[in-house]
Amino acid sequence: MMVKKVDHIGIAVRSIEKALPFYIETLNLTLEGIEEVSSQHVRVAFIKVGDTKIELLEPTSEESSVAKFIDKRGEGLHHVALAVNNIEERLEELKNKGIALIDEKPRVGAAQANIAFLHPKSTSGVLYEFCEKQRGEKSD
Ligand SMILES: C[C@@H](C(=O)O)C(=O)SCCNC(=O)CCNC(=O)[C@H](O)C(C)(C)COP(=O)(O)OP(=O)(O)OC[C@H]1O[C@@H](n2cnc3c(N)ncnc32)[C@H](O)[C@@H]1OP(=O)(O)O
Ligand SMILES: [Co+2]
Repeated sequence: MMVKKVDHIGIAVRSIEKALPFYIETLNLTLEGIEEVSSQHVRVAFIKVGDTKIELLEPTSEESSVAKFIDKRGEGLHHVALAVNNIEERLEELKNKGIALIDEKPRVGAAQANIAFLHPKSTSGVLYEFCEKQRGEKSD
C-alpha cells in the first residue's frame, strides 16, 4: 500500500465566494482554479498550500453529499485526499483488508483525476479520498 502524500484537504462551504477571501487575502495563499465537478454535484476551488492543497467544496444541488453534510453538521472539514498510484489495485487491496469502500471503481473527479472514497465507518470517522492524477499531470 503506497500513499504518496496528502493531495488535498476538502472543506465544505456554503459559498466559495464568501469563504475565499480568508485564504487569498488574509492568509495570502494562491488560488489555483475553480471548477465544477458535475458528477459530484459540487463546485470546487483549489488553493495551494506548500506541496498540498485545500479544496473548498460548494454544493451545486441538494443531491450533493456536501449539501447533506452541511445540513447535518454545518460547514467545515469534510475529507482528506491521499495521492496514490494504480488506484484500482489499491482499492482491491483495501477491500481484501476489509475496509468498506464507497466507490469500488474510481470515478472522475476534479482535474480529471481518478478518485474513490473510503467509508468513514472503516477509518475512525474520517472520510478519505484516494486520488490518482492523469498521467503527465504534475502531482503537486
Ligand atoms: C471533486 C472531488 C475531488 O476532490 O476531485 C471531491 O472531493 S467530491 C467530494 C464530495 N463527494 C463525496 O463526499 C462522495 C463520497 N461521500 C459519500 O458517498 C457520502 O457523503 C457518505 C460519506 C457515504 C455519507 O453519506 P450518507 O448518505 O451515508 O450520509 P449520512 O449523513 O447518513 O452519514 C452516514 C455516516 O457517515 C458519517 N459521515 C458523513 N459524512 C462524513 C464526512 N464527510 N466525514 C466523516 N463522517 C461522515 C455520518 O456522520 C454518519 O455516521 P454515523 O452513522 O456514525 O452517524
Ligand atoms: Co476531494
